[in-house]
Order: sequence, then C-alpha cells, then structure tokens
Amino acid sequence: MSGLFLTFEGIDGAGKSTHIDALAGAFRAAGRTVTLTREPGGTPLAEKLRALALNEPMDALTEALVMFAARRDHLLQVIEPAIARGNVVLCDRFTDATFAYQGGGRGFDREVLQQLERWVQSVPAIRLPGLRQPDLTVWFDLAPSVAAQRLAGARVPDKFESQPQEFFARVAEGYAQRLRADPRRFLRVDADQPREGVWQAVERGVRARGLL
Ligand SMILES: Nc1ncnc2c1ncn2[C@@H]1O[C@H](COP(=O)(O)OP(=O)(O)OP(=O)(O)O)[C@@H](O)[C@H]1O
Ligand SMILES: Cc1cn([C@H]2C[C@H](O)[C@@H](COP(=O)(O)O)O2)c(=O)[nH]c1=O
Repeated sequence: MSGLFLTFEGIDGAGKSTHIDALAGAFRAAGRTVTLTREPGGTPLAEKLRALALNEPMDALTEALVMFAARRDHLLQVIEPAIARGNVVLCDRFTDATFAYQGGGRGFDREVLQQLERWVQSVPAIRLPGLRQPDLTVWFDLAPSVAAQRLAGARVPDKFESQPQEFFARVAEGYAQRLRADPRRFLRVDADQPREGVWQAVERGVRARGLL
C-alpha cells in the first residue's frame, strides 16, 4: 500500500489532539500501520528545537528558521522513511502552521517562508520541481474567543498560547490564505461544535477522499 501523509492544523486550543488519536485508531482498524508525530518535534533534535521555539523569545526570522530546521530533520528521519514503508503518517502541525503563526501571527515575509518551504520540502524521494506536501490537511477552524475559553486554566500557557486573541485572528487568516491557495489539499472542519460532531466531520471528510 502507498504511504499517506495527513496533517492537522488550527489555532491553539482548537481541539486537534483527541481526533488525531481517534483517526489513528480508525486507520489501524483498517489494517494500516500508523506513525503518529508532531511539529515542531518528532525527532530528538527537533524536540530540542521545539523546547527553544516554544519557550525562548526570538525574532520572527529566527523562529521561522528554527521551525524549518526542526522540519527538515523530522522529514528526513521520520516522515519520509515512514511514507516509504507504506505507513499512514499523522502529523500534528506542519508547514501551514509556519505560514499561519510566523507569516500571519508575526507578520513575517511570506516570500521568505515560500523559499524555505521549497528548500526544506525538496527531498530525494520526490523529483524536482515537486515538494513533499501533505495528501490531506485537516484544519480545525475555531474562533479565537472560543479557543481561549477552552484553554483557560487547562494548562500553563507557552509562548504562543500566551498571545492575545488578535494574534490568533491573524493566525486563523493565515490558515484561510493557505486553504485558498490549495483548496483541494484541505478539509476545513467547523470545530465549534461538540466533540462527536467534530469527529464525524473529520471521519466523513477522510473517507470521502478515499483515504480510509
Ligand atoms: N469540541 C470540543 N468542545 C469543547 N471542548 C473541547 C472540544 N474539543 C476539545 N476541547 C477541549 O479544549 C481544550 C483544547 O483541546 P486540545 O488540547 O485537543 O486542542 P489542540 O488543538 O490539540 O490544542 P494545541 O494545538 O494547543 O495543543 C482541551 O481542554 C479539550 O478537552
Ligand atoms: C509547527 C509550528 C508550530 N508553531 C506553534 C503552534 C503552537 O503554538 C506550538 C506547538 O504547540 P502544540 O501544542 O504542539 O500545537 O508551536 C509555530 O508557531 N510554527 C510552526 O511552524
């Protein structure tokens, strides 16, 4: 069976986590081997970079470079080998997050991000000029005010979770721009509904594309 690469996106607190696990269960029940991973992170080096990115103050270019450095290691060490083995890779965040958070939230230059995307996602398994991109990106779309209510008191906020709602409004617009640029890759899910409704939308969307 061919490998699959699915990514999950949304502002902090949009509710991705539960559904990634549930989807992993559905793929396993269908006989697939699943690789569950996340960004920034997923390798020992990328997890060290994650700790820096989520906790240390840095300028927007430095932040973008750290995200893409972690991504390059993760792609080469984990994602590409798993896809080559025929696994289903379920990755909590990927490059859309960089366009949304560093591009939208921080206002960083999207052309620089596009160049970094081209460098980092050019991999030997894919003939140029193609790039490694997800087969499907599930975007959990939720208003920043609702996400903030869900996160209130849930955990100690990191550098991003401490940002004001206006930051997350820009992040959400960053996701919307990525969807407009490549609508076939995205499944937009209305995350402002009970968990069961969100799950049904995720499962239906994945099945409708013939991936499950
Ligand atoms: N549909 C829902 N309705 C109400 N609360 C929810 C729903 N889905 C998740 N939650 C709650 O909202 C909080 C954030 O959810 P979760 O951690 O899954 O979000 P996330 O998108 O993975 O966040 P992050 O990206 O910041 O890790 C949790 O306390 C979770 O229990
Ligand atoms: C990949 C990526 C992530 N971020 C931000 C988004 C979140 O605030 C954190 C990751 O935390 P999570 O609880 O695991 O979702 O990092 C970012 O700013 N840029 C990126 O490329």
